[in-house]
Amino acid sequence: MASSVSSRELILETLLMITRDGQYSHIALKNVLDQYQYLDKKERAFITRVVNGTLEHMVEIDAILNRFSKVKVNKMKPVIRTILRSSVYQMRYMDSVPDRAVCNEAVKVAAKRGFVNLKGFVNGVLRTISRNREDIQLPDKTDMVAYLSIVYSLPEWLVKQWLAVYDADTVETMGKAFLENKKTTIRKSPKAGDTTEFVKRLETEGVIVEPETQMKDVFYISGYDYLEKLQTFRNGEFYVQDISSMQVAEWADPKAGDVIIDVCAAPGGKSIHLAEKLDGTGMVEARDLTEYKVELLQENIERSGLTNICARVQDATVKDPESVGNADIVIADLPCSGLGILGRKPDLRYKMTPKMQEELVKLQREILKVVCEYVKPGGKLLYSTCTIHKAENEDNTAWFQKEHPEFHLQKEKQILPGIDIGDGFYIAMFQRENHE
Ligand SMILES: C[S@@+](CC[C@H](N)C(=O)[O-])C[C@H]1O[C@@H](n2cnc3c(N)ncnc32)[C@H](O)[C@@H]1O
Repeated sequence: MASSVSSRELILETLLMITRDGQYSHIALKNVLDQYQYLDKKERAFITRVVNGTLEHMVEIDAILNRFSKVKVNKMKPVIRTILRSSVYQMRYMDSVPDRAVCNEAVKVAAKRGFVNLKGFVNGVLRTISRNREDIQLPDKTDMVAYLSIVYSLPEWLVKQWLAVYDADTVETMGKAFLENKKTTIRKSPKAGDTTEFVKRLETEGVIVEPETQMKDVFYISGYDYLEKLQTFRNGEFYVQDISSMQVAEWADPKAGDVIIDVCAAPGGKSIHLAEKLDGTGMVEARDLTEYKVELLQENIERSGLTNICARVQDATVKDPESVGNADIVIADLPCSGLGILGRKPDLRYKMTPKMQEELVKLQREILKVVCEYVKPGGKLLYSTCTIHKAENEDNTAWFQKEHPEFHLQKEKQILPGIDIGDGFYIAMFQRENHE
C-alpha cells in the first residue's frame, strides 16, 4: 500500500471514530498512531494535522460543501461526508498538497471503501470547489451569529451563549485563539535540576524549546514526535500542563506540611504541581472515580518520583466521613463542558449540548456540597473548570456562597483564550471561616 493512501485511510478511520462513533479526538488519534507506530514522523504529523484541522474548521467546511454539492452534508453517507470534509480541509488550509492530488486520493479512498459508484460524485464536488476557490464567500458581520459560527467553526448555540455574556469582539478573539497553532506547554519539575542543563537535554532529544517569559520553569515545546519517546519525559523531568491550569496551585499557595485533597485529580497535573510545592512535606491525596483513572494518576505520580502524594478511588459525590474537617486545601477541579480547551480538543464543540451543560451544573453543585465539608476551619477550597460557561462558573460560585456563607470568596477569575495567556479556564478560591 502506498504510504500516502495509507495516511488518507487512517485519516478517514480516525475521523469516523470521532464524528460517527463519538470517540474523543485525542483518544482516537492516540490509539491510531500507537497502532501504526511504523509510520514516520512526517506521516504522523500529516494525519494529526488533517484530523484536527478538519474538526477545527468543520462548520466552515460543511457550509462550503453545502454550497457546491447538490446532496447536502447531512444527507451524505458518513464515509463520503468524511472523505469530502478532510479533502476540503487540505485544499483550503494546506498549500503543500495540490488540489489535484487531494481529489485523486479522495476518489481512491472512496473506491477502496466500496463506493465505486460515488467516485464521480466525490471527484465532481471537489473539482467544483477547487475551480471556485476564489469565489468562496463566508457570511459577513451583518449576521454576527452566522459569521462567528461559520468563520470560527463554532456551533450556533454556543456563539449565542457566549454573546449573551461577552461582546462580539471578545467572542471573535476567542474563536481566533482556538484556531491558532497550539504548542505543548510544560512545567519543569524540581527534580530536573538546573534549567540550562534541562533545556540542553531536551534540545539534544530534538525538541524545540521556548521559555515562557512571564512564568519561571514554564516552556513551550515542539518538533518532537511523541512524548513517551523522550527520555526527559520518562524521567519525570517535566509535566505537560497548560498555564491556566497551573494557576490552581499558584493560587492555593500551600505551606509546608499542608494536607491537600484533590477530589477529581486524574491525570494529576494539579496534584503533582501542589506536591512539588510542598517540597517533600505534607500530603496530597489525589482521588478520582474509577480504577482506570487512578492507574493514570499512579503512572504520573511514579514518573514524578514524589513521595508526598498518593492516589485512591473515591466518588466525589459520596461523603468520605474520615476526610471531614481534615484538609488545609481542597481542590475541586470538576468535570465540565470543556469549552475553554477547544483549541486542544476541537471535537468537544460538536459533542457538548446545552442539556449536557445543565447536567454538569447539577453534578458540580452536588460535588461542591459534599467536598466543602473536608475543608478545615481557616482552610481553602479551590473550585475550577476548563470551560467558558457562566452557569458552570460564576453562577455556581454565587450559588455556593449563598448555600455556604461560612465560606468567603477570596478571588475568582474567568481566563479567556486570546485575551489572557493560556486556555480558557475558571478558578474561584474560598476560605472557610475560622471561629477559634
Ligand atoms: C477536569 S478533570 C480533572 C483534571 C485534573 N484535576 C488534572 O489537573 O489533571 C475531571 C476529573 O473528574 C473525574 N470525575 C468525574 N466524576 C467524578 C466523581 N463523581 N468523583 C470523582 N472524580 C470524578 C473524571 O474522571 C476526571 O478525571
